[in-house]
Amino acid sequence: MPDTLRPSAMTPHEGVIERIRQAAERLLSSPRFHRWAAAFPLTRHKARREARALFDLCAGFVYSQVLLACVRLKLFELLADGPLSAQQLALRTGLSRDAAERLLDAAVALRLASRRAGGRYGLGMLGAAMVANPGIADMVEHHGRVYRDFEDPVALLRGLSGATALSGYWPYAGNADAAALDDGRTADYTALMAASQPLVADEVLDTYPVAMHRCLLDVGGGDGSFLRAAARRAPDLKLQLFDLPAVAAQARLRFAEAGLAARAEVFGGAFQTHALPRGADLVSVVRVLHDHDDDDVMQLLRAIRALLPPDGTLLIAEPMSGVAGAEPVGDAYFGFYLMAMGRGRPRSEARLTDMLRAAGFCQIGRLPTRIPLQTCVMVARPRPLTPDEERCKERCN
Ligand SMILES: C[S@@+](CC[C@H](N)C(=O)[O-])C[C@H]1O[C@@H](n2cnc3c(N)ncnc32)[C@H](O)[C@@H]1O
Repeated sequence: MPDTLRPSAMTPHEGVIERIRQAAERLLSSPRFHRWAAAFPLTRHKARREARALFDLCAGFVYSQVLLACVRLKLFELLADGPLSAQQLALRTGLSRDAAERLLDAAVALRLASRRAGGRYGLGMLGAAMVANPGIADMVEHHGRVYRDFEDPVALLRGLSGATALSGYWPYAGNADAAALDDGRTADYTALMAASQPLVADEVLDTYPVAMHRCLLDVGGGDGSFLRAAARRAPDLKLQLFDLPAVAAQARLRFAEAGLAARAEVFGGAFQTHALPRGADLVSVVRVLHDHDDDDVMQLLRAIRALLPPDGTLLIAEPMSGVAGAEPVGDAYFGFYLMAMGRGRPRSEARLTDMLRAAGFCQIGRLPTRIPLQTCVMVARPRPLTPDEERCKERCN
């Protein structure tokens, strides 16, 4: 019996299903079956879809570079002002007419642009979405810089890649002295996070009504973009932000510019070595846990549990593993991105639930978000302490 079939680990029912699956796999791996399926009327459409999906996987990098060219040449901004011919685009971008036409044809094929009357080109469905969400262009530029980390994915998997561009870009990952990082090391990622925050903040704040709380502490809150979005929704909400000192200094400036200096308290420190501020009845960690290994995450969750009042809530927002319909985002994209960064991993709802329980939370659940690609939302409540834990807490305080 092949090694992969371990009856002891399976129920008899699962064993039968597994055997059927292996037989199907053998069939699907046969070139003859493929030729037949591509010709047979009832399987033809499925065969074409799967062939296209496989081609897209092989070609994904080239598609991404078409998008990068569009971003660098500001194609979407130009088309947003009105349709252009290839000749007009050539004049605006300094490309030859031929190259402009080649780029536009590729963009049409990827639904970034669309053909219009008179041989002109306008925005396509996805190009319009790029205009609506300017933060995506920053992510595309960012990818342009870090793709070299993925040149040898097997070396990455074997841990043989050495220093990667991503570990330099996110210098707190695995840095025992993250609190000492200066603005020169944190400014780039803080700006990138701020640019992509509107996508995330709207999704989170539409999902969870922060206005029912008194004070929101955003741990790893970056330049405060999320808190400012929360403040707009909840005028009476007090704001607290905790992040590395250099990032906290940025947040202080941004709050002052937004006229929120009196409403927002900002604390600089690293959660591994500095205490979190007290007073909040809602704590958010937005795109933070997945950046860290399990030990650090457990330490942070316990620290949050310790500061929350009995009616408090923890709000977690980040991409997660195993989300139906978003598997490539959580498991392929973030799985590999975080591997190149050198710390953290996307976690499933079940894994986060286990960690939250172990850290002393209860009433743990995932809230449905409209687009659960980059942002899934989970909430948890502090579990009432057992008498033993209460005694221990009194002794420790
Ligand atoms: C991926 S960014 C997310 C920022 C923000 N929450 C957002 O979604 O835009 C992670 C944030 O966690 C902060 N961070 C990382 N390690 C930290 C630590 N040990 N203590 C406090 N903040 C930390 C980083 O400085 C950064 O601002």
